Amino acid sequence: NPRKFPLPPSPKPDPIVGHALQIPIAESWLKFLEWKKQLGNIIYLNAMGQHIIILNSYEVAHELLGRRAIYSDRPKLQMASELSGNSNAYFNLAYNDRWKRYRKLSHSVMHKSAMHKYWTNQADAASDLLRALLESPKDFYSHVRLMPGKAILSTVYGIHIESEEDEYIVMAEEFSALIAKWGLPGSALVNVFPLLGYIPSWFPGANFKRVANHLGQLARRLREQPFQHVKSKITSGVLEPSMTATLINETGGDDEYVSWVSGGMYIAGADTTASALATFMLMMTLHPRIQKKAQEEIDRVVGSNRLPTFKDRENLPYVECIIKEVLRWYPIAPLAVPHRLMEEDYYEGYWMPANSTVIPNVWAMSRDGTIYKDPEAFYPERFEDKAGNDLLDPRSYIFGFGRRTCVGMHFTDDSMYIVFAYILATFDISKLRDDNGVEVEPSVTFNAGLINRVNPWQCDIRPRSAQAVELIRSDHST
Ligand code: HEM
Repeated sequence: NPRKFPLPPSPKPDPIVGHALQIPIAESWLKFLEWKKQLGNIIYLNAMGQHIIILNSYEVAHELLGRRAIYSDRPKLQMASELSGNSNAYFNLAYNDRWKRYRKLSHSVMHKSAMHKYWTNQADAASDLLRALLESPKDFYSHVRLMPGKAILSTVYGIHIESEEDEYIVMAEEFSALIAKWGLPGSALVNVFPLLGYIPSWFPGANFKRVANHLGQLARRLREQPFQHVKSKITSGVLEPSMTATLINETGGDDEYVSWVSGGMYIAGADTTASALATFMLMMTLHPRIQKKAQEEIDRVVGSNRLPTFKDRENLPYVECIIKEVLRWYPIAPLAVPHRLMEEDYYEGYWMPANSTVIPNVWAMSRDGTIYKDPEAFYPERFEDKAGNDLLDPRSYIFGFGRRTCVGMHFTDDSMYIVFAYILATFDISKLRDDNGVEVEPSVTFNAGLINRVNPWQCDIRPRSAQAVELIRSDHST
């Protein structure tokens, strides 16, 4: 610290452990938001020698993580990375040449102007969802969870999933549950004390090593099986278009890289997008006025003889507002994914030590009352008209920052649009009614973690008309 600048402000530390015991494992973003009120937008924490910097405003996160390359590395989380043999996974990679190659490969297939190539897959998965909702509306939650995985698997590998019992889905669900439980910095001691990784698996208390081993095997199968499926199709001369097939052709068979890039997509994209769809369904259950307004917009622009298409999107501004508000109201990754600062830095008179873990508090950004009036309210109108258009778009922070910004953000955005528009066009979602016809308030709980999602609730889902049923049963056109 040659300039002798102070560290950013901190809560009072405890002796020896610093702030380690003050950081809650569950919903730590709420504690960081509380500290923001006392300490400001940049907070320094020290957990047993580890520097941690929390960024509580969009402006600061955009300036540091967004614009300064030295913030683009990742801290190493032992369980999710080293111990499970997963250190080459997209999320875990350091800011190195291997990661640059991954980004280049994924950019070639995931950039905004390539998105139209995947519209059919996304619309097909959305159509399947409509049919499933028609057949068993009570199981809506599992139908909604399945849809994004379907769209991603057909796009990335050309694999078509029929049910949630499919082995890829089962493996991926187990993998996500394990990562949610063991992957966070505070959820396993080995994440904080990497040296524990050297003790043998039979040692008492070394259960984490067995979990890590299992995690590694799951990750390997999730990555290798679908990749080999594409390779065998190519070898047998079957033309089944997919992102992986394109990458194999483009690179002339750079298997090692392509399999990791493709493997990262399902893991990163299915659970996250499913969470956004569930929030949408909940908001439509709770806010009939908003649902009706969006349905009227769709009826006016699209009519009731066909389903909406991607081409209609520019004429459905209220649906667009709902997409933004769903992402803002319940941030799916409330602390995004931590970055690592590679060299010391100075900002607004503060010293930012090298090797700090830097965490953007996306939750705090979504709740910033200086930007969003009444931030706790679900109110898509805030994004309407000229003033709403100028309001900070949640997509500029929900998907992370700078060079590490989410690779799948455009894909997710399209998935959300087509599913929201399809459901609004064909179904009414409402609260259940009791025997006297009185609405029953659903019991709503949330599963807050690495990936936030609303837990299942009860609601009534019915087709809007006989014509809507016809549309659902007949083919769609994109
Ligand atoms: C609503 C859905 C999604 C959300 C909220 C989300 C959020 C995020 C966030 C916060 C990051 C970390 C960014 C950072 O470090 O600053 C990230 C990274 C990533 N996302 Fe997403 N994501 C979503 C969907 C997807 C989809 C659909 C895909 C692929 C098909 C995807 C692929 C990735 C990959 C590969 C990375 C790693 C990028 C890197 O480390 O360089 N994501 N995402």
